[in-house]
Amino acid sequence: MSFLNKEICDGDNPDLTEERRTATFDTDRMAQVIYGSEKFAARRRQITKSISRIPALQDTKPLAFMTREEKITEACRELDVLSDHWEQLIYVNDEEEALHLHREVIGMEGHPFALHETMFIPTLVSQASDEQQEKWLGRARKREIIGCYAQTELGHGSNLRKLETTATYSPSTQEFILHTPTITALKWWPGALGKSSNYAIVMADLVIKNKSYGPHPFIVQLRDEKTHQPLPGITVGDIGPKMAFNGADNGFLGFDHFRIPRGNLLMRHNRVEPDGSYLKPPHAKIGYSSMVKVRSRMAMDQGLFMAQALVIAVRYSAVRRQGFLEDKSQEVKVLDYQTQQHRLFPSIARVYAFIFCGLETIQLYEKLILDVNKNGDTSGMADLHSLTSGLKSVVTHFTGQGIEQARMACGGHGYSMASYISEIYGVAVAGCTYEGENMVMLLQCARALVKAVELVEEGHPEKLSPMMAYLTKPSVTVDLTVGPEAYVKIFQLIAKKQAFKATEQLHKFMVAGDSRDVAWNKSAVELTKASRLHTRLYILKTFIRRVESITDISVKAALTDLLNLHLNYELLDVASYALADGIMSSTQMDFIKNQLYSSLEKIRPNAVSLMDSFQFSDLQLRSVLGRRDGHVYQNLFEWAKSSPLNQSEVLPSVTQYLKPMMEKSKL
Ligand SMILES: CCCCC/C=C\C/C=C\C/C=C\C=C\C(=O)SCCNC(=O)CCNC(=O)[C@H](O)C(C)(C)COP(=O)(O)OP(=O)(O)OC[C@H]1O[C@@H](n2cnc3c(N)ncnc32)[C@H](O)[C@@H]1OP(=O)(O)O
Ligand SMILES: Cc1cc2nc3c(=O)[nH]c(=O)nc-3n(C[C@H](O)[C@H](O)[C@H](O)COP(=O)(O)OP(=O)(O)OC[C@H]3O[C@@H](n4cnc5c(N)ncnc54)[C@H](O)[C@@H]3O)c2cc1C
Repeated sequence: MSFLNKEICDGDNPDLTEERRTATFDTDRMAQVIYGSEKFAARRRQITKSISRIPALQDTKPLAFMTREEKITEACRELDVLSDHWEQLIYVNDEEEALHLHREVIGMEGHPFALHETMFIPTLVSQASDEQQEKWLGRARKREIIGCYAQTELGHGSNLRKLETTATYSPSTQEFILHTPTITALKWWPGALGKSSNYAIVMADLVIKNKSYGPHPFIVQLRDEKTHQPLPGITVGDIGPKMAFNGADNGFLGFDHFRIPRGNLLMRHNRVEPDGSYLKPPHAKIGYSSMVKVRSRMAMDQGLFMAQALVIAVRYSAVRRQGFLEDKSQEVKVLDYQTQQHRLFPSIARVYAFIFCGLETIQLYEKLILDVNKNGDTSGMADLHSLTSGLKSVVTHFTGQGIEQARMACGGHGYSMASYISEIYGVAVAGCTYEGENMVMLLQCARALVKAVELVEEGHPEKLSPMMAYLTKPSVTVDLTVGPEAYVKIFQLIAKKQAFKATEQLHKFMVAGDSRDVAWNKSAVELTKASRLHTRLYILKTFIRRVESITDISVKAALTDLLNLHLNYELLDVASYALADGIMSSTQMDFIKNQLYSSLEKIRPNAVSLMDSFQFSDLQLRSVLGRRDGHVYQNLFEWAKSSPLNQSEVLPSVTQYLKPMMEKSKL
């Protein structure tokens, strides 16, 4: 039975068409599971279709051949076209649709609205009072102003308590005076700050009557709304080229005693009264909520990055033929090699797992903000902070690995920018750093874990949050043949043992006389291991939960195969812990390996359709290797011909240097 007639096109590469015919499920139905609802999956398709009808948005020149200036100009041109069609393309103020629109049209390399949508507006939503929202949110949503999020400084990114930019309150004028006291206090890195934004959320140390109250968010106008010139007292610019994201103007920013009105401190949760008295927020870290928001999105966004690389690698692996198996008359698709499957399929499983986690954490953040803003209830903050800290670290790390494997799986052509995988990689691995450096965030997650272990040790297991409840589970012998729950049990034991070991080590150093901070540092590697295992357990359980909830039988069967692969791959990956602690036997290890290999075979016929289900358009993929129609070779040749180097037969460098050099050598 073929589900995919609507997607099969006679003009496509026959090898890809064959792959699509073997699928055992409907890709539209799978898209509903991926994107969380039938409605959103259908909207995505509709938006993609509408975009394809706007000639000015069809890709003209490969980004790989553009300078940074050209990339930025092209992104702005596309934003302008989008702006003209905004209301016809998406529901106004629908964040998911706006993100999809930008991803589809502008691609990965950044654009002036990236931080406006993902941090500037969300900060106004979560931190600005109703009155302040009245003043700025509508304008921001209508894109009358462009904003960014300026927190990191040249000298400090991780340790926010040491940010040096000050906002000193002057009761006589009812103003804050923003100042950059040292070179290291320059804001450095914020996306879209350098050249595009005319407003910023600036995180600065609030100082009242010589007392520091720590980082607080201020809304600051940076540039004249008519001329776009920086306002007097402001130094702003671009920080230069980066590993990727070169269509974005990450910037620097300095203030020279720059005055803003009292009403520019975002005051939904805290206030400074005209006389300078300070009203504290209901939770000390409420001002950090925009970071939690982005972290809560990252499992989804990173999952989609890895999915893009895998669509490219899997489609290409189905059209690339090299070497022989049994039939010596025709070379095989490289996707038929077990090593190729082992390289790609576990990452496909992770993509699905990460996306399912993302669907959950995005909702958790929305609930949290509702609880905080409507009821002043901050009780969910600590749990969401530790969950998203661990999750962003684990997901970005594995996404980087998965994308790099996808590149290698494409052989030499993977290394060409025609594959676009290098750009996807560069963008994705930035996530290991932004929104909290991965080690720093794993250690945040470890703080919650250690506290939970201490509760168990102190005899208060009833105080554990549901995510930590496994820390009380007793050791048991597990029969792996009974299914996913058995894998969860083993994983729980492994994660629990590591959490207790790391905490024990911490306590040992403290008993020996070290301060908690020093003992913490001496135990940090073990603590990060505990955080990773804890987070991978959450990912695994979320994957199981999601697959169990699927009603479409064929979609569920295909995802069950992926889930089984994930369970076996993950357990094998942490087997050293299990063997060392006697949690698993070598016979069980052999069982897991065999299960893993047979999962690869089961997934093989569905591989292309599992990736087609993401329904990325060719416009979004920007990859010659990943083209939907599979016509790779002729298009690689066309792509190479369009290189600026090929616009003349003899380059000036040859005439100017090589020719004279060769002539000299003849003498
Ligand atoms: C939406 C994405 C779309 C697609 C993506 C595509 C493209 C994106 C393009 C570009 C990138 C985008 C944006 C990038 C933006 C940025 O990078 S913005 C800057 C981000 N910076 C950071 O993340 C800094 C990391 N550092 C911190 O968050 C904090 O300093 C840190 C948490 C490490 C420590 O904070 P500190 O104030 O020093 O606290 P303590 O260590 O003393 O901890 C005290 C207790 O408070 C708890 N806590 C800390 N933070 C929070 C929080 N946010 N919520 C709740 N609780 C928190 C902490 O755990 C301690 O608790 P205990 O005492 O242990 O109970
Ligand atoms: C592409 C990109 C976009 C960005 N966009 C923005 C933006 O829009 N707005 C913004 O404000 N910022 C932005 N940033 C900045 C980013 O948030 C910071 O770079 C990030 O938080 C890491 O901080 P850092 O650079 O100070 O790293 P550092 O903290 O200096 O890290 C260096 C090393 O020190 C280690 N380290 C630091 N502290 C500890 C600790 N306590 N324990 C153990 N190890 C530690 C780290 O693990 C790391 O190995 C962006 C960065 C990038 C790369």
